[in-house]
Amino acid sequence: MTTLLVMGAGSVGCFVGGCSQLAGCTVHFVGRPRMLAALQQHGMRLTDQDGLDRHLPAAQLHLHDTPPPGLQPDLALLCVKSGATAEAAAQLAQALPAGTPVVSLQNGVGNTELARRAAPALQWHAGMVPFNIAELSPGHVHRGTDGALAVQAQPSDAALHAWQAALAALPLPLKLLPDLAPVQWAKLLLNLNNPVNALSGLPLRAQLLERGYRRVLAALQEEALDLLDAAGRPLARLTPLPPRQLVRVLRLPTWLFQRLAARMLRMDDRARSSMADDLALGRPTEIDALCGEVVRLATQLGRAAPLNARMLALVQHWPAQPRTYTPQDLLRALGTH
Ligand SMILES: NC(=O)C1=CN([C@@H]2O[C@H](COP(=O)(O)OP(=O)(O)OC[C@H]3O[C@@H](n4cnc5c(N)ncnc54)[C@H](OP(=O)(O)O)[C@@H]3O)[C@@H](O)[C@H]2O)C=CC1
Ligand SMILES: CC(C)(CO)C(=O)C(=O)O
Repeated sequence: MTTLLVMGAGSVGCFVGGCSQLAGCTVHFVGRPRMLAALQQHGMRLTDQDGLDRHLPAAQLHLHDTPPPGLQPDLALLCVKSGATAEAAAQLAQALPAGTPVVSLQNGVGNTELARRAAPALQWHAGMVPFNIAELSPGHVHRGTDGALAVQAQPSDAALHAWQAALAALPLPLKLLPDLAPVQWAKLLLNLNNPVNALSGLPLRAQLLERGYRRVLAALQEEALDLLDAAGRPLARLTPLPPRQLVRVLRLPTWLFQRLAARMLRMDDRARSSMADDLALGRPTEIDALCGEVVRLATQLGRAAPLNARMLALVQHWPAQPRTYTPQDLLRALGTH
């Protein structure tokens, strides 16, 4: 039986950790007081759009405010936002034996390396969560879209293979791949919708049904795709439509988009991007790990990424000017109208 440590009991940490516990793993959750209090009071409820509805009573949850020394888990999952990576990795390094495998289940392409630099004695693996998780009420996390988890692993990574086998019984698909970079960059392209969604103030589905917002997303993705092509970076296919075709489909009138991207729209009406939660709660966002990464790629190539740079600035300046953006506002702000 696999013992897991979840570092960062938030939306992703609770859902993936909670599902692992349902699948028979022993799971220890490390979280902040707000989340720990909610879990102590309500237990953990796990639901999804395919009918999953399970409750883990508080008495069955192992909850901690810091990684417990001496635990020796088979595997740890890093589930904090990008701005908290270095601190959380350093805390893990203090508590876990050298060589413990740790999977970063974070968005962006740079967190695994950042964590490795902060905690070089641990064995770091890049991971990717394709689906949306929202905390619908205290202790209740809900998966609102679908897809398979992916983690970079070699055949010799026994703990990851054991975890994969446990999750398969649930079923929660987990792909183990020799190189996750193409998956992470493809996910980053999709995450360029996070700021659009956050600034729209709308749930994901309602936002994607507005052509103007889709045009903003298409422009951000096209700029990133041109740079990724120039850098010769391969991209994994995470959506039924390949990335360039998706850009074209995003720009179509909504009635046609709804037909051609039906799977993309198969989501819970309440799903919102993780960045929308950050703006709503006044927390630092991951914009630098998304648009900022595109801007850095452009700089490496001696080029510019003006649209992603403007989006980066819009979100970074958010606390000073809290507001929501209509599609026209955003198109104008990015200079793409
Ligand atoms: N939510 C989603 O749908 C998806 C999210 N992701 C990615 O997964 C990662 C996690 O996102 P998400 O779950 O939404 O984030 P959340 O903010 O919901 O969860 C992270 C939790 O970790 C806590 N935390 C931060 N540092 C520590 C620490 N040192 N010790 C204990 N707890 C800590 C945070 O508390 P506090 O905020 O108080 O510091 C927060 O409660 C991000 O990179 C995100 O982009 C990927 C796919 C989907
Ligand atoms: C799954 C997705 C793309 C949902 O928006 C996400 O990664 C996020 O919210 O950060």
